[in-house]
Amino acid sequence: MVKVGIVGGTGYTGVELLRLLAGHPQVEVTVITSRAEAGRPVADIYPNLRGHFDIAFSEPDLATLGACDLVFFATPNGTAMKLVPQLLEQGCRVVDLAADFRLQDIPLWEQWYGMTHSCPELVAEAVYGLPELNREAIRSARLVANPGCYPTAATLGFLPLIESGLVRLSGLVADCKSGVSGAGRGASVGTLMGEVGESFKAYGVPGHRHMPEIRQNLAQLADQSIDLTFVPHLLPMIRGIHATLYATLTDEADLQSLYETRFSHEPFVDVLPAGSHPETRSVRGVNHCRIAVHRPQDGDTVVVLAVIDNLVKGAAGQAIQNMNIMLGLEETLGLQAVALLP
Ligand SMILES: NC(=O)C1=CN([C@@H]2O[C@H](COP(=O)(O)OP(=O)(O)OC[C@H]3O[C@@H](n4cnc5c(N)ncnc54)[C@H](OP(=O)(O)O)[C@@H]3O)[C@@H](O)[C@H]2O)C=CC1
Ligand SMILES: CC(=O)N[C@@H](CCC(=O)OP(=O)(O)O)C(=O)O
Repeated sequence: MVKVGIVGGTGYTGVELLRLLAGHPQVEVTVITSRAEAGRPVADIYPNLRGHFDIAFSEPDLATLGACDLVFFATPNGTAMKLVPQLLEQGCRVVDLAADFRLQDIPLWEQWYGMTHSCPELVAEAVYGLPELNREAIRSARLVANPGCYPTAATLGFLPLIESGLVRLSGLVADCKSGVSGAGRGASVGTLMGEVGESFKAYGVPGHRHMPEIRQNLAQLADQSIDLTFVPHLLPMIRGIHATLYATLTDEADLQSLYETRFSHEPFVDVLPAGSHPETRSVRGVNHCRIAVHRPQDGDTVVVLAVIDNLVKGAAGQAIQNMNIMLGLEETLGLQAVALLP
């Protein structure tokens, strides 16, 4: 069995890691941390985990974490970078669900995240953990930067169009909507039911920290800089992201077959039949990204619809997919559930 540790076990992504790892046949969670809940059994706080984990939360401690084969960080931005150098030295492999190692441009990261990076030398070594883009590099990585939720949906949706050079690299639009669990478990007025229920709004229009991450991914695909407008919205639901992506075609192509061919070997990307409209509930609780590609009225505009569960393919599920690849395990282990519908 592979020994796994989780730093930040009481947040939504930490508990989602536990839910998914409960069904993983080759992993044993040996350490799970929470400073606030240290000493309390996991199942005391999360009754859905009763009978699955006989383990208590503990304080983050380098000695116990260092004894793990792999450690997940499900912590706020700026936490992992303080412990990762020591864990790597002790021979641990690390998957960070936060953003500490996602942007290769350190000054840009410091500008968006409002702090000084404490181990910039490790950023160049870190592999951006989108398997559909970087699978080979993930296999041998010591440190994987798990992508953000919006960047996962937007990058997968745009990927075939940009990789094939079929669209203009300016004027790209990512119009994205998320459920409130994307804001984490911490209490805030903005995510109260009374604030979010029966309402709908955009936020972060002047700038959102996922903008540079999506741009970095698309520029890697295009091998040159791209121009993108990204607008996130908050939906009155708990889980799910719906990305509506727009691009302008520069060449003729069979878009349906482009998408089907590009993702034909991807276990977690499902290209829906032509004319489909994917629903967020079709991926609730599972690691899939479901995609539909449209060309309205046969014009030059391509509209791509991509849905994911922000806590699964947008966070914990993708982190486990990365772990499976890093450890040479079957990539889909622990990730074979079927979405909950309705
Ligand atoms: N929610 C989502 O859809 C997505 C989230 N992410 C990212 O995953 C990370 C976790 O998100 P989420 O689960 O929502 O977060 P939460 O804020 O809900 O949970 C944070 C967890 O981290 C622990 N923690 C906080 N500060 C520290 C610290 N200094 N040292 C050690 N542990 C700490 C907390 O426990 P305690 O304070 O008791 O130690 C808690 O268990 C974030 O970086 C988020 O951006 C990524 C993609 C999607
Ligand atoms: C709905 C909502 O608030 N979503 C979060 C993004 C989700 C996320 O956790 O992204 P990171 O992993 O990059 O932190 C936001 O807009 O800040």
